[in-house]
Amino acid sequence: MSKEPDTLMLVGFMGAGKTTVGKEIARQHHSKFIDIDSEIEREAGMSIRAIFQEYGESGFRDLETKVLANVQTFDGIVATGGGVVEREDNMAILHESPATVIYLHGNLESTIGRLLIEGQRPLLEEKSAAEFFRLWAQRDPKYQSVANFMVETIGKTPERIAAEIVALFSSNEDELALLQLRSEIDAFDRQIFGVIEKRMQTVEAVAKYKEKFGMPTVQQGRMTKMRKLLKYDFENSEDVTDDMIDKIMAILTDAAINKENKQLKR
Ligand SMILES: Nc1ncnc2c1ncn2[C@@H]1O[C@H](COP(=O)(O)OP(=O)(O)O)[C@@H](O)[C@H]1O
Ligand SMILES: O=C(O)C1=C[C@@H](OP(=O)(O)O)[C@@H](O)[C@H](O)C1
Ligand SMILES: [Mg+2]
Repeated sequence: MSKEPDTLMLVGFMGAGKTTVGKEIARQHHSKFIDIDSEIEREAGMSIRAIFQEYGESGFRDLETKVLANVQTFDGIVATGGGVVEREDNMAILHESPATVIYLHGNLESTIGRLLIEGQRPLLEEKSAAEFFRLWAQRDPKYQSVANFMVETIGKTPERIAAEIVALFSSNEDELALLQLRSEIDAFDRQIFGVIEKRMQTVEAVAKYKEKFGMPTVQQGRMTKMRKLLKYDFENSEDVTDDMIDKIMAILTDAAINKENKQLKR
């Protein structure tokens, strides 16, 4: 690994717990901690809210880029702000960063819940729920692209998340390389199941047409053709075998048929 594990940088959506978990890692690991938002407030001599009011979001982002660039070799834990991925300049800094970048992943429901209780984020006041959801969807792939690791936060206390990260931090080069590869595999799994979810949503739309045209749920010809096309597409692959296609397609089509039958009350 070419990464320098002395600097850990936490990224993720606002309310993911970057500030809280960052402080907790520093406590458990006896290291230093810095929060980019607090640094911005210190340098500007005013609160984040006041900076947004006086200079707008773009004024805030200018300060954020400056501080981000300055903390790349900070000897300890750095908590970023959720909007750090908004600017291309920042993305470049994070991609090139000597720090190990960790994405604190969560879900929108729990993070919004926390933020509403706290009520400190100017962007939360400006945006509707739909806009917030869009912001989430836009930022998620950006956090993923700059992170070396993604840590799941759902259902975990800040202490537990911090302990997981400390274990990561304390690993040797080979252990870290293995953990990183596993983190990539976990990311692929999430993508696969995300696509399966979308597939099931399309199945729902298909069922409506089957009802409209009085078609049966299962058409054997279509089932055979789907597998045949996939086997043709992957005929040169050593990993995606015909047997694998048969097994996975059996699971997917069974789930689809059940869903359609339920939807069409058949
Ligand atoms: N894993 C967690 N479980 C429960 N509450 C949490 C968790 N992480 C953070 N919080 C709470 O959520 C709020 C936002 O956390 P914060 O660390 O400020 O997030 P961020 O810096 O990512 O915006 C705080 O009130 C914090 O105590
Ligand atoms: O997501 C954002 O655009 C912001 C997140 C905040 O930090 P946290 O992610 O620590 O809440 C803070 O930098 C500012 O309110 C803007
Ligand atoms: Mg924070």
